[in-house]
Amino acid sequence: MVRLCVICNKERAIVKRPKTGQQVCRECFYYVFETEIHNTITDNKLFKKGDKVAIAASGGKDSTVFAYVMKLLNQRYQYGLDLFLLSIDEGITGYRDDSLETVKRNQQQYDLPLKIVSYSELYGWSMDQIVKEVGLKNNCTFCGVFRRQALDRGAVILDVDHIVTGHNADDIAETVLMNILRGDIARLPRCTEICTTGDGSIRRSKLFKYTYEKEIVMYAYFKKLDYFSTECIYSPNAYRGHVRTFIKDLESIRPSAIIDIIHSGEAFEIKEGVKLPVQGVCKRCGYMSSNELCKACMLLEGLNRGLPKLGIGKIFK
Ligand SMILES: Nc1ncnc2c1ncn2[C@@H]1O[C@H](COP(=O)(O)OP(=O)(O)OP(=O)(O)O)[C@@H](O)[C@H]1O
Repeated sequence: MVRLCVICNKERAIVKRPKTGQQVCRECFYYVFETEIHNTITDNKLFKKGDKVAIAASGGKDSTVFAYVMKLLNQRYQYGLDLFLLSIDEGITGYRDDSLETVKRNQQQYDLPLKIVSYSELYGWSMDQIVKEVGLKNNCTFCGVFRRQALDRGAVILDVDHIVTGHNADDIAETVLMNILRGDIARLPRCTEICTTGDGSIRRSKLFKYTYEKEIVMYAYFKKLDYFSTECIYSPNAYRGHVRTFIKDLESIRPSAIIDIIHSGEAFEIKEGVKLPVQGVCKRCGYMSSNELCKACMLLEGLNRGLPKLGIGKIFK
């Protein structure tokens, strides 16, 4: 028996949506997928006409699908946005160099200007060099801290108002759980926000907050989008990977687990009187920081002094 799409009731259902379990046809899947992003944009009044927006593009599935959908929605709903692709070259041979080739093809395919900023030019260190110093265990800390700041610096170069990233619902659920597991109450409320303001006036948004990774993969597959699918060669031991596996296991028995974790993260409130770090600026580079020196400057100082573990709380090499 042919099962019809539960949305249009005309076409044959070929997709079971991982998020809702609905059986839908291909066109209706595209439509609901894209409309959820559009609703996130309009419900949160994220943009105004003329805004300059940088799409943080790594060449992976999330940011590739994201760039495609942003371009499409900008045209379909006439947001009037000036879109750019912004890529960070962390200097990971055999991984980022290949994925940047994908971004360069995406630039042609989507006809968007591309800016690439590298760790070597910003910090004087590539991830290949950092891993040689720190090993595989803590290198993700360096990469994450440097990337966050590098995206802001790239945004300043491009003179954009807003950075949008391809973080999806699975990523956000992972971050909620990691913050709970580490007892990081300062980060917990912020990690579920769709839009935050970073350094200066540049806003940062996660428009895939409610989009399941499995649906992103399906969308990319059906649309035959050109993306790079290899995992980072330096992250085999990352704590996040274990949390990801745990959430995937939960999702297989209860698909709503991902959205439930996000909702739990949103529901936490910090008790009155709890002391939180006060946001200031780094005395060395001027980037936002709750300490005298920002995390990136701490890590960099450790690297430059030959004590790479200094910034991660360990003084000896
Ligand atoms: N090198 C980079 N340059 C620009 N943006 C990046 C880079 N790495 C990550 N990002 C941004 O951060 C988001 C989340 O990064 P993460 O490392 O979780 O990658 P991911 O889940 O593999 O996503 P993607 O599939 O887009 O690579 C990406 O979707 C992208 O918007």
